[in-house]
Amino acid sequence: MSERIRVAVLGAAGRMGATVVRAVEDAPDLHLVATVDADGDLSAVVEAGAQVAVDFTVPAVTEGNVHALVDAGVHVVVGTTGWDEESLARVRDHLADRPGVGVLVAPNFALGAVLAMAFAAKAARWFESVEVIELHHPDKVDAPSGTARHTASAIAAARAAAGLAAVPDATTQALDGARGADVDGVRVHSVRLRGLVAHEEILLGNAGEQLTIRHDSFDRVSFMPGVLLAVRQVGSRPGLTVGLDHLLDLA
Ligand SMILES: NC(=O)C1=CN([C@@H]2O[C@H](COP(=O)(O)OP(=O)(O)OC[C@H]3O[C@@H](n4cnc5c(N)ncnc54)[C@H](O)[C@@H]3O)[C@@H](O)[C@H]2O)C=CC1
Ligand SMILES: O=C(O)C1=N[C@H](C(=O)O)C[C@H](O)C1
Repeated sequence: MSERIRVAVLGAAGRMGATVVRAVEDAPDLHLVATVDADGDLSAVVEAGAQVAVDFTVPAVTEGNVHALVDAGVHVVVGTTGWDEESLARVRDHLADRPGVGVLVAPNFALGAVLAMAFAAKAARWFESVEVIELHHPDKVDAPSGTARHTASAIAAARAAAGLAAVPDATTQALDGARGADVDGVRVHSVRLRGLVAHEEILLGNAGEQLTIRHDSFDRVSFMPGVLLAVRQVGSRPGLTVGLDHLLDLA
């Protein structure tokens, strides 16, 4: 058997981090060499000789983690939310000075969620109306979800490329927030409910018809095939990759 990939997990005590730790331990081609949580030190990753670090921490620290790991020559797989065009651009610039190092940032590692985003972007040009609803567990710290932002941006780009007019909406809000957040002209609504894990609905409407695209993650194991695929491939993808769709031949 060829040598196992040495993997570190950041945010290892969290809901996702703990699930990734188990998935890496169970994968015969991967070797878990370090785990770090809030009270730990990133130097443990380098000292353990990790080749790939997986970051499921919090939006406030993830970018700093990535820059430190890139400096150390460690490839990074990032699932943490909070990334925008500016923070991604900073990582892209940094990687230009570190040839050979790869970083993959994905808003969602569930294969069905990646497909739902791709289907929504493909359908977007054919519908006058579109709204996105994301539904999550109430311990989630951010809204809207990274997945919903990514979905809405991709829909908006597809609409713009097709020359579509703005989504029709004659409503005046009597209360701020009643119509959700505006992401590039697409309304995004966030539900937080005990019992949920991670869910998204994309509603597309025309006169007399509706297309609903829905994805449900009922368990965090749903993210693991995508995370492990990224861990295995990030080392052969120098530079920045945004979205698992690039590894699934969907981009
Ligand atoms: N891309 C994807 O497929 C998915 C992304 N997520 C995202 O992953 C992130 C984590 O989600 P959860 O695991 O549910 O949150 P969580 O709150 O359960 O876990 C976060 C962990 O990070 C730790 N942490 C905080 N600061 C740290 C630091 N400086 N260094 C190392 N660890 C630190 C916390 O102590 C905690 O254990 C969120 O941004 C969430 O939106 C969640 C699920 C899937
Ligand atoms: O916090 C979560 O749970 C999730 N976060 C990601 C997001 O914000 O899109 C991915 C998934 O929705 C679960």
